[in-house]
Amino acid sequence: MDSMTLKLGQVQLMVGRDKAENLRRACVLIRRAAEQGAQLVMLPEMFCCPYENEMFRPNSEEQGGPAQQALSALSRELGIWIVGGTIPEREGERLYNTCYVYDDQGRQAARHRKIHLFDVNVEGGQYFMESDTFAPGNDITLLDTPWGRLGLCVCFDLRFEELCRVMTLRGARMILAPAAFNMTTGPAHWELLLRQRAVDNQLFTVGTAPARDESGSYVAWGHSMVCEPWGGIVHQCGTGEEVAVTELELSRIDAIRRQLPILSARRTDLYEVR
Ligand SMILES: O=C(O)CCC(=O)C(=O)O
Repeated sequence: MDSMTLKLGQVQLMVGRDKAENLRRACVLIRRAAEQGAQLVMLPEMFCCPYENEMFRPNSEEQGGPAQQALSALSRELGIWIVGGTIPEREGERLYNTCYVYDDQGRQAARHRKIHLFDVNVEGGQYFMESDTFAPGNDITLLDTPWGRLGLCVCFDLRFEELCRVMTLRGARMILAPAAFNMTTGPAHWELLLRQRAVDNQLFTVGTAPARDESGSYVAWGHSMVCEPWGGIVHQCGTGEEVAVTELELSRIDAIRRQLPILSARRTDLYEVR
């Protein structure tokens, strides 16, 4: 029987240029969330270096590197789950934008390599070519926890409804997305996407972003958010560094799915694209 409430912590970290300092600060703020009762704490995408192509390789680490060791040790010490945002993970010559998850005993519970790379060129707005540095992951990542099955997306992954729908059909009750939207797509789509994925799939969605640093070359939108299966916003951060602890009432998932049975009412006999 899964636990019916989850105290979820989100660390909207102000990420600087020093990896060791980012890691130290992340651990301080995870502790703060745990002190407030958080049972699972989440970090943002690229929490240990700025979101810049030039920063990824110098700050990368292989399986078992320092950021992973620190988060694993902290989750064991505090007896909480940690969704470790993302770090640049190195395997051979390849780099991946990777989220590691640790259980309350410090064991690695999941590893999600971002599947959809952020290659965009918005006229008059954001340009980014993530594939200049990263290779894409090829796996859909679900993991079982005391609060039910969770699906992982890294930032741009969240835009792909098919991915979220497949995770839902495979039993996800929450979709967690370490992310770093920007000043172009953040105001346009961040809230919309998190609410839309929640209402379409009738589950909780959680987006955890870094704090906004106006001096960076990539300025993050912030506004870490939790949405519930009816599509409402349970919590939304501002733009600065912040620790948020939000209680999620997980029985809402079954209640909404029962009252408005869209998942079971799908007409899959009609949806095939020929
Ligand atoms: O989808 C977006 O607008 C932002 C995505 C992004 O920043 C990322 O994937 O890192």
